[in-house]
Amino acid sequence: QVPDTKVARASGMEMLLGAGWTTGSYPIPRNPNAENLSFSRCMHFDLTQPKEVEQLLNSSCSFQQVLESGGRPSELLLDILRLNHADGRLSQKSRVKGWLQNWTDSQTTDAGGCWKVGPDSCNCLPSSLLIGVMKGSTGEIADWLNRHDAICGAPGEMHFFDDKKHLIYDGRQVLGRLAELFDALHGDSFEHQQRYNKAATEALARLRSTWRVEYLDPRCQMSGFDVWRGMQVWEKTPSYLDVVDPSVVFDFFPTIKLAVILRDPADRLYSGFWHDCRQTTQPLLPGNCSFDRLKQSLAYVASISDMATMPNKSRDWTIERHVLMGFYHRFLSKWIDAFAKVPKSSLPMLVMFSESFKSDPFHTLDVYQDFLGLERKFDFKARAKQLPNGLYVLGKGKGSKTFRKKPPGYMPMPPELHDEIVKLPSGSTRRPTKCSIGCSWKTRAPKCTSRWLSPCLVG
Ligand SMILES: Nc1ncnc2c1ncn2[C@@H]1O[C@H](COP(=O)(O)OS(=O)(=O)O)[C@@H](OP(=O)(O)O)[C@H]1O
Repeated sequence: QVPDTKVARASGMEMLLGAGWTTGSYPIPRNPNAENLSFSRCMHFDLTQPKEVEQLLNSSCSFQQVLESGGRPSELLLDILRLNHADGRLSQKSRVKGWLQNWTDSQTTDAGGCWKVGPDSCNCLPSSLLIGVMKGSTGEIADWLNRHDAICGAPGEMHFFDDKKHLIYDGRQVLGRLAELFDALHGDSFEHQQRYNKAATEALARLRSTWRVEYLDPRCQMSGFDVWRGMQVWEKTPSYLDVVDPSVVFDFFPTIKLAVILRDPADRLYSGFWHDCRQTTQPLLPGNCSFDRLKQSLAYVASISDMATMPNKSRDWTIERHVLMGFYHRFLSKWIDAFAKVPKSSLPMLVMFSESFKSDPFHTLDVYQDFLGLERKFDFKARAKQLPNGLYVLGKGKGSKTFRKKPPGYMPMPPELHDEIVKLPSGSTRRPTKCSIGCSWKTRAPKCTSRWLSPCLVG
């Protein structure tokens, strides 16, 4: 069968453009010796054949090397040169926006955008974020997802949007800000909303000046071929859910995919309390890390009638924050409102549950990969093992560290404490939300999936 060269050339060109082969600034070399070059590893590609274009992209040959080694650029490369010279712009299909050094303020940022930092290397912004929840198995899920060869997980937690330096405003520390957040979530005063928006605008301006250094993580550098085959940078920072202003993230990444993994709020709080106790960076007063201390703290929270006044005293890790964090639907509605600004058939948010991930991680990973547009390539079932406590891990997963070497280090939560936590005041929900979510946080999260979150799930 005779191949349709027109189609082949078109798709070959698309592949090259998609991988960032935009070459407006390269002159076509006039190398008189080019004809005499007997061998060059970069010249033996038939660029009218998509398979060979793929091989070229997979090689380390840059556009310039191909030109220089061949002397005469192939038709396909000439097409690209013409195209780039013709309108001076990059193909809309390309994720690669050009050279990072040529970036100007007029260029917008969005999820998955890439910039060239070398002849065949790019730094890309994340295509998706796992925004929470803290203690919701986010470390384990990162460990699993990172096995996919089209994912580069920014190591650790990025904290780009909730770094303190971006959030300090009005001379107050970042976490004084939780008060504003809580009020805004409750739709309280107009004044609070105004201040909240002002803070968001200021935070955005600060981020705009630092993202190139901070967010284009060199550890996730990829080749043009990686970009073309759809490799994604992925980030998890579970504190985004409650601390970050979602409209700042929206301004930065209007088309980003958001995912969140929730956990029974009482279990989450209990786990969070002991997490704080393990933090060496935060010396705790003697006696702060005990079961009795937790009960006292909870009694204090229960006695607060006006939660909105409470967090002014908050510091980074406080029982107040742990309580507030469990009002998932309020935080989520804020995210949903911010991202619903652009009309879409469905919201770009996936809600998963830690409990489901623990019992059947394979299903959760299937859903997550589909949501991210990833091929289900990695055989998780073949690689995972189940620990005596029932949890699954891959290799030396975070879970295996926690559970194999030592028990979690604290006793399981007594059922009566669970009941006590879910009785804590939930405050009022006067703020209408676009997506009709609303679920008593007393209901175990997984059980209310269909009722309160399904309109927000991306199927
Ligand atoms: N293998 C495996 N599978 C599923 N879930 C697991 C696994 N291992 C740990 N865990 C759970 O993860 C909890 C810690 O959550 P995070 O990783 O989100 O914590 S953190 O916010 O990043 O500190 C952790 O919290 P604890 O209950 O306090 O141990 C566990 O509930």
